[in-house]
Amino acid sequence: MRFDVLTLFPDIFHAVMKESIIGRAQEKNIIEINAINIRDFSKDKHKKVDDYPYGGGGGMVMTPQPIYDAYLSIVKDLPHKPKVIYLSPQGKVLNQKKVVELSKEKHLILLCGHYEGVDERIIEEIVDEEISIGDYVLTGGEIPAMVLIDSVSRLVPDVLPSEDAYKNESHYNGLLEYPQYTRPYEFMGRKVPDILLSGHHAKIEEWRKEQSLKRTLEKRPDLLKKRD
Ligand SMILES: CC(C)(C)c1cccc(C(=O)NCC2(NC(=O)c3cccc4nocc34)CCCCC2)c1
Repeated sequence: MRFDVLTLFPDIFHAVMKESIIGRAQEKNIIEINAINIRDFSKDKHKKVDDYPYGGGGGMVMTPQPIYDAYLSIVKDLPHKPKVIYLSPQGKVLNQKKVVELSKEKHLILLCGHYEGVDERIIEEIVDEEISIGDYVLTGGEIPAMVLIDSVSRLVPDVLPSEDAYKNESHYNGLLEYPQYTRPYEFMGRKVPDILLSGHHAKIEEWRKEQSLKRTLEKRPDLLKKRD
């Protein structure tokens, strides 16, 4: 799967995306992540990529020409126009269902906003879908783009080591995780639940399922309604 990220801050991606499972998946050529610097496509002699908003008001808006030319540089030689996602507060909030849907794509272009956002005509011209990662104020769309890349990449075949493949939603079946324990047996006077040392795997599985349900009911009852 190929991700092309249109951003003003490509270095952020180089740093984060070479680590962990995404880094390994890139080495195995299962995942390709290209961070394209929108500024490289500015025709302005000072490489400007933003300008004052029509109608006045504070802040700057990302100008359409550099973004459009950066986009063209990706799609000009492609037989099919890849899906373009604008990470934006206006988007539908990302969930695992959407992540599964996106993991079926072969190639995604992710557009990251900065300042007060991008000129509306870019959204009209090239964006297929707006996706948000949640309702809080952020500085840019780069971290949301990384959230999308991480969550989608996990579902691409062979990205997760086979022994970890269970770590996807199918394993949790939409529930929160049960409590986890490891050594030592006693820590700050707190012991590990005896069931986990019983070696009775059926009972342990039962206990874990019970804990997941209990915890989800307590902390995220909304997740229970979503399960099919
Ligand atoms: C009502 C609400 C949501 C609090 C809100 C309302 C108005 C503005 C913002 C906001 O944060 N504007 C700044 C901006 N944010 C984002 O890009 C962004 C934010 C949140 C989730 C995201 N997922 O993808 C991208 C996301 C980055 C700079 C370019 C303009 C967009 C937020």
